[in-house]
Amino acid sequence: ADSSSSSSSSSSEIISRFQKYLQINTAQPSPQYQEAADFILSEANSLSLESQTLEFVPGKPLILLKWPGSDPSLPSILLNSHTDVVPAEHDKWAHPPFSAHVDPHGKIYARGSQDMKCVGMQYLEAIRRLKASGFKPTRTVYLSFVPDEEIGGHDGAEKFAESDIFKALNVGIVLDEGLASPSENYRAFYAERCPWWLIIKATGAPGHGSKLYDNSAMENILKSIESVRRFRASQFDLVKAGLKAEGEVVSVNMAFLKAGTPSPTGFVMNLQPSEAEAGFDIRIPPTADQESLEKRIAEEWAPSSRNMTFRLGQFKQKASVLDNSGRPVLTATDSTNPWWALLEEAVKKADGKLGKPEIFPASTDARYFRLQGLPAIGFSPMANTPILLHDHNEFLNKDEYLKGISIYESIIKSYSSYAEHARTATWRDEL
Ligand code: MET
Ligand SMILES: [Zn+2]
Ligand SMILES: [Zn+2]
Repeated sequence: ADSSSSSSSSSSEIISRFQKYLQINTAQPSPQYQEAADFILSEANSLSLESQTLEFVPGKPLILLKWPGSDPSLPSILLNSHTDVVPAEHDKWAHPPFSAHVDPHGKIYARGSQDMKCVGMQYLEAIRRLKASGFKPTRTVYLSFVPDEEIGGHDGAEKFAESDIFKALNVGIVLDEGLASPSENYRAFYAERCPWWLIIKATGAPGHGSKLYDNSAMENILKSIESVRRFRASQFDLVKAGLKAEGEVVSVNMAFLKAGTPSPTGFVMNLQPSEAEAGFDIRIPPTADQESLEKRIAEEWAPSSRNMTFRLGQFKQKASVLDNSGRPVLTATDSTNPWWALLEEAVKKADGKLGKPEIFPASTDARYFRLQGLPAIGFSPMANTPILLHDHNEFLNKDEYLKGISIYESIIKSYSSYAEHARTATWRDEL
């Protein structure tokens, strides 16, 4: 290792590196991937990590870093993070979303501060410290910085996980993103809900704005929206009553409504439109009955009897948490999966607390690795932090960020030293 990688850093240097990454605007739909890649490669260089830039799709670089272990015959560790972030409504933030402004309380404001540039940088900072301490991994540690997670991961983690390059890495365990926790317990995820993006469309006869008649497009879509709302409430009630966790019910939220006849001043008011569309973000627990939900959509939310049609955008995602035989893909949390116990111990050793394993309520790239038969754990060490991913004023306190580095230091040390040839079971038969 060169001298720069073996010298330790002050907190302010660590925070300023985090800020640099946050200041690169990698918001969809036009992320500055090249700038992000350059930054990660220069960090990797300062750490003397081996690096490779993979472009499964031109213009969408995936950076793969390697810290070679002393026993390459053992399956490796993969630390994954995505480089893109969701867009931000700049004028609704207290501080510009790509400024990475640190307020007097130590809160670092930036899009991506929680989701998930924190994790990507924490991996690197943890490795920086381990190297400085003279630690040598037994297993090889890989880091992947992948594009396009926020738009489905098809040109990023999905292609990577299916590639021969990936197979050659002989990965044994993947760590990917989790969620912030308002309590003092960190959260860890063994599975995730499956996303369906549903668009329903109603058509009907146009007519005078004053006329009451049946089967207008607006009436038809409103009936559907009411039906969706009732179903949503039934699921939400289970969560409110404490009977189910967020990841164990079906969520459905309206993402857009599109109808009306535009005019220079807004919309034509005295014309009932002949078409109306609504879009919904639906998330389905891995063990839920997908067929019955599809039936509900066809019969209640978009019945042809009401002149309605539907399509599931990103239809491919439909089976994203089911394997080829329709079995849900879950990472074991019991003794068949040594990585889970190792994670718990490592977090404890670094003075952190871990809550019960959960189903991730949204979606992550971890599903693509689980589909390859690998165990994958969703984990972002942010305790005492409000959940602000995809929200205005996303922030992470700098002390929490620094604490997270120590947590990863402990995890990476433990994972990469684990010398057993683990039988890494991926399956769990029941929740
Ligand atoms: N992580 C993002 C989400 O959960 C995008 C995943 S692809 C549906 O919304
Ligand atoms: Zn994310
Ligand atoms: Zn996200």
